[in-house]
Amino acid sequence: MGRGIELGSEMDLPTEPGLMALTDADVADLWLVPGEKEHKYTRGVVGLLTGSHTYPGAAVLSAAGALAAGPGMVRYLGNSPLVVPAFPEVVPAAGQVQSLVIGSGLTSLAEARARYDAALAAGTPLVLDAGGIELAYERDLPEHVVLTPHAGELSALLRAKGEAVTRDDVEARPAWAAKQAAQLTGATVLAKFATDAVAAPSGELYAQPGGPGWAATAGAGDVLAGLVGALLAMHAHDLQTGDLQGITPAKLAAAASHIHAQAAIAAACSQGRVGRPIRASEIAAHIPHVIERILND
Ligand SMILES: NC(=O)C1=CN([C@@H]2O[C@H](COP(=O)(O)OP(=O)(O)OC[C@H]3O[C@@H](n4cnc5c(N)ncnc54)[C@H](O)[C@@H]3O)[C@@H](O)[C@H]2O)[C@@H](O)CC1
Ligand SMILES: Nc1ncnc2c1ncn2[C@@H]1O[C@H](COP(=O)(O)OP(=O)(O)O)[C@@H](O)[C@H]1O
Repeated sequence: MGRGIELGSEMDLPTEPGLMALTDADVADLWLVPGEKEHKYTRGVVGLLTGSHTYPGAAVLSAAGALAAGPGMVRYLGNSPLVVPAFPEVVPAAGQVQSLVIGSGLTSLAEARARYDAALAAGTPLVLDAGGIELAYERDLPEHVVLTPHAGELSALLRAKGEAVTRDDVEARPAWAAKQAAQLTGATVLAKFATDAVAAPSGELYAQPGGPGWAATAGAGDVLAGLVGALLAMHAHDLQTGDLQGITPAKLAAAASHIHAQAAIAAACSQGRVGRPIRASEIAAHIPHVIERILND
């Protein structure tokens, strides 16, 4: 079980009962370090239905986030021409996946819908990001679907579910908004702010202090979506059988948020003080080093 820190009013979120933040030690506890019996399929395969001809780079960034956590394989199922040239490790063919990320940079959900339906029917853990979040407007979802909205997407989701809220309301009460979205959709919600709020319909709630303001840069959310996908794939078997042993989709999403923030700090603040500007791809590049530190220190 996690050793999360209980949070109080020092957070840039209203105090909510049960609000927790995962630490390095919590992330180390949930990590599955591969042993000699593992092979690429047992370690988890992440499918990415991200990017488009309009936003080809979003797919590269989601792939960077997924690869950085070291899954057994990343399959790319979208139509960005940039992914395989950027990452020859990525397999551009459909097949078995243990998690599926839908959204970042997708311009149409028409092709995504069949894969979404199949993934829900099969109980495959899902991440819905950016435009993919609109798929959550339509039906009740299970907890192993993780939505990753920013404030604009979160307020649109709440309005689609009948809540009369504005983006300002959501920005004023991020933890409340994430909880509402989890209650109304049935999914786990990782709401992206300076401090990310992660809520499950069960009431489980995390506030993960974010990286520096330099992390608020285009594509940082795409990296995070891929990273969440990799963590879901790592634990897909237990998520699907319900044998959770304390490792819930919300805890995995909060772990991804923690790693992402730590990678942004490592990228931007290596000299301490105010730090320096960073690109989203630099956050992804620092993720393996953050994981190394978490697992070894
Ligand atoms: N390199 C790339 O190709 C990138 C592609 N991206 C993709 O580009 C597509 C469209 O992105 P857009 O930026 O146009 O659309 P967004 O949905 O990000 O933004 C639409 C509107 O929402 C509001 N908004 C955005 N972020 C907000 C925040 N954090 N808090 C409050 N309000 C916010 C703003 O008013 C904005 O005009 C998405 O599919 C996205 O995934 C982005 O991820 C950035 C990087
Ligand atoms: N002020 C901030 N300080 C630190 N991190 C931030 C801040 N604002 C946003 N973030 C982080 O930046 C990322 C932005 O994601 P998102 O809005 O989806 O951007 P994009 O769609 O361009 O990838 C999220 O991981 C979020 O937690």
